[in-house]
Amino acid sequence: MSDPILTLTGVSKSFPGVRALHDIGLSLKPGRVTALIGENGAGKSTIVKILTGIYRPDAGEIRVGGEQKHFSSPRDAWAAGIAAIHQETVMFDELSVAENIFTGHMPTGSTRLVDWAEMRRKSAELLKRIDAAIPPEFKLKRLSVAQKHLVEIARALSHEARVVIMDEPTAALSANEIDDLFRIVAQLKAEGRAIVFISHKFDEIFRIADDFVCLRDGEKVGEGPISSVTEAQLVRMMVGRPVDQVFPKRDVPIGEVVLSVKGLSNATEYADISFDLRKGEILGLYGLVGAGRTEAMQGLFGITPVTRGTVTLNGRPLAVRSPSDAIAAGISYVPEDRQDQGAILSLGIRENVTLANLSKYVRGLFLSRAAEQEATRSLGRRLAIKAASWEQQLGELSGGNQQKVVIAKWLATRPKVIVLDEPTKGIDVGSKAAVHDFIGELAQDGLAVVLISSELPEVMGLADRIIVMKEGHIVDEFKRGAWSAEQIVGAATGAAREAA
Ligand SMILES: Nc1ncnc2c1ncn2[C@@H]1O[C@H](COP(=O)(O)OP(=O)(O)OP(=O)(O)O)[C@@H](O)[C@H]1O
Repeated sequence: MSDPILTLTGVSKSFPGVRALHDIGLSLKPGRVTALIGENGAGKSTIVKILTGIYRPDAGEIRVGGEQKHFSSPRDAWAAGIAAIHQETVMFDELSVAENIFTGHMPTGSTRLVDWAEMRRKSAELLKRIDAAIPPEFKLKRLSVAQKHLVEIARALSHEARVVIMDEPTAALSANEIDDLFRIVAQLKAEGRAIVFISHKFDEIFRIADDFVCLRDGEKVGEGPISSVTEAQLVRMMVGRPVDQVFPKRDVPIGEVVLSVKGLSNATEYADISFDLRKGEILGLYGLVGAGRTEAMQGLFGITPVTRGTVTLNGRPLAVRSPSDAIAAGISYVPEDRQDQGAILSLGIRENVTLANLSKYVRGLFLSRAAEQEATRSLGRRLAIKAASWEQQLGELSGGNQQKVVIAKWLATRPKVIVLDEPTKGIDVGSKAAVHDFIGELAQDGLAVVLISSELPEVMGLADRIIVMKEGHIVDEFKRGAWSAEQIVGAATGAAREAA
């Protein structure tokens, strides 16, 4: 077998109170995709940050092409041919596609001035190589997440990167966009690059990976060709015990209508959204990425203005002009995008959890730290949040654990209606089951739940009823027991109607 492009040997990294990585060895071979798997907080992103020069390891060595390297900045890692495509893309929205591709290594002419024409020409060539129909002069902000990933891949190619790291690249992509991405991965493999692929989705791992490396609590607990293991074996390796991946749906009596939405519309993204939601009911909102589900629910919650429609809560008309109106009325919205809307990364876990509902923790005249701590501890344990302490800054937690804190924050408000937007995005299999069970318990406690999810097994497992949205409209509705996966997907893609 050919020599590895990159090796890590004995790599360790600690943060105050946390041993993030211990004695990790890793070998990335040309033309192979290595899946890095592990629970939230297992150390995957820390490895990526070491490979990309963001963190320096406390011990161990990195070799690229057999030569020992010391990365003191991302620039060094980039120069050594390592490129990363991130989950939340880090590029410049106000710059053009071409400028983003060539940030840091713009072509210059004899005068050392940037040769803009050459940069656009080269960008077009690179984008064509991966079949991406994106004009190089477009500002990045006009692009979808999937297109931004393509720009990042073009950027990696512009530098002939030998190692391409993809950290949960499919999180915000539709099924077709994932197919496109995987086609490009195959191309990168054929060109002899080494690819690191991080995902919590096992179907993707089995589809794309050649090898796997499994981490648990910062240690490597398994590795080998992906063909040598089953999904159940991998899950067990990750979690250290067998996991019940599915909780049976709780049998909850469904009560009176709590929320009634009629004709909710905004100028461009959704129109005529109408539904009733009952006490104890879990209503699934299914659709492809871009169907307008998130936008409609953000309108309901007062994040964005609506142009038309009425909302009634417990029989009373409700005027929601801002999220604080919605919270005061008893509607909570747990956003998908934890970084922007869900959480304050510079504050501690406890502060984040209690922030949305401070009045609940006042005892006498003062805010009771003990009451806040108790609530945080109980939710934190329940959702298996991994942290050095409940006071730890949110920004120091792993991505999946940040997501769990955001969920805990809104659960602590004990609302009447809760809208969960992709609640298990970025969450590992073990904790996913805990989140599902929690959602079932909320319904049992009499909450009315709207569940937005692009994972069909998740909505089908939890919902009493599923509304399907397509291009900003509700196109179909299914009741539990009278649905099939084909029907639901058919409605979301429009295939059902075409067949009819
Ligand atoms: N800057 C930091 N300061 C303190 N602790 C940190 C820092 N970065 C990471 N950690 C800790 O290191 C551990 C590993 O985190 P890492 O982000 O690598 O996990 P991960 O496997 O990528 O998880 P996820 O699946 O949630 O993205 C976690 O316990 C995390 O809290």
